[in-house]
Amino acid sequence: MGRKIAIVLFNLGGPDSDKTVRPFLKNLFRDPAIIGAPLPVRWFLARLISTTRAPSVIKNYAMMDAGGGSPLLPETEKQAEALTTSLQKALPDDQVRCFIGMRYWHPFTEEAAEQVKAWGADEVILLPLYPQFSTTTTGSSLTAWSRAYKGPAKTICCYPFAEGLISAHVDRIMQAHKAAGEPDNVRLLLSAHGLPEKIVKDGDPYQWQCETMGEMVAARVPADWEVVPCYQSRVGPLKWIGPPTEEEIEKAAKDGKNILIAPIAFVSEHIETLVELGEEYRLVAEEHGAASYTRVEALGVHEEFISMLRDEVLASLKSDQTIRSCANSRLCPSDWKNCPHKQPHPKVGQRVNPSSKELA
Ligand SMILES: C=CC1=C(C)c2cc3[nH]c(cc4nc(cc5[nH]c(cc1n2)c(C)c5CCC(=O)O)C(CCC(=O)O)=C4C)c(C)c3C=C
Ligand SMILES: [Fe+2]
Ligand SMILES: [Fe+2]
Repeated sequence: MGRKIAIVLFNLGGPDSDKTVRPFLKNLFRDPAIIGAPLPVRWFLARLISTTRAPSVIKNYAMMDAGGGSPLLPETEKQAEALTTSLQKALPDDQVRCFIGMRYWHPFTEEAAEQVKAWGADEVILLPLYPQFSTTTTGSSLTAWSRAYKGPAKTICCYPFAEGLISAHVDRIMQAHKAAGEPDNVRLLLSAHGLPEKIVKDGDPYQWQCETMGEMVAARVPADWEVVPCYQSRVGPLKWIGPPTEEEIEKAAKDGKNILIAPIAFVSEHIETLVELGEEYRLVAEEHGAASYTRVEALGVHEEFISMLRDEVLASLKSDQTIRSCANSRLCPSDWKNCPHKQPHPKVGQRVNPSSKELA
């Protein structure tokens, strides 16, 4: 009898109906990884923001075909099923099962931990469905996990430069370009979820990982395309990293470009891709006279993406290290002190060349 291998897929979670939008938002804003204020202030802010924000957010959730809630869980379940099939094929003597641990709505990370315990897993691999590491996403899920599960587990912290991830993105982008009738005069916007600037200044490697990955995607699309990284979904009064996606759409529209917009930090469809990129920003592009506006689909169960996740899990199972990135060793230069790898970068002080063999 082989091993029982549990893969825990981390994601943000989303409400399952209009009634649960407010408590979902409250959970999100109560998280110290999202709002750094002391507890009473944070709880007060979470109540205030979730109450004031809920009405407009409920309208946006209602625009998707998901019963007033988020399609994130069903989309994640499809990814879990595809990954289980792929891993089970590679490990025929073992029993593989994927568990979903959402941070702010059911099935919560704590529920996944209970299921893993009840199943009696021999090996546990934590696999965030966030390719780039941020303290606000993967970091927060790891904190929730370690509170809920006391046994050993291996972590895949991030995989922004993994070959399968880059080529799956490029494939989705070229598919969208083809479906749009292969226009020329293209500006490709690589849009990622933003972050408050302070979080990055404090050492969060997310922006560095997004932009380095963006350079790798840019190197693979036609040479005459312009490629611009940008950040969407700003919330609250703090200064966020930029440039804002909305401003870049406006600029590209005014420049008469055919706009292709690709989500590079999300791996499945949800409110930020379907509503923000698909509906709201389309209006911005139209208002400012864009030649065309095409939204690139999220990766979902793209075969190269799922194979890449499988290979990361297989490498983690073989390794004696408890944490790995797609480069095996630490990916982030030392400036990014909130990288979860505590050992120094192999080339301390040097910028990683993502096209080097080391990252292949
Ligand atoms: C790369 C992934 C994400 C980062 C980084 C991130 C940071 C971050 N998010 C908020 C606030 C909100 N995010 C919301 C939705 C949402 N965020 C992500 C991913 C990242 N967030 C996803 C996948 C989703 C979609 C969930 C779904 O229901 O489908 C929301 C809710 C929607 C809304 O109100 O607009 C909020 C709020 C902050 C403040 C933050 C960094 C500090
Ligand atoms: Fe978010
Ligand atoms: Fe890192």
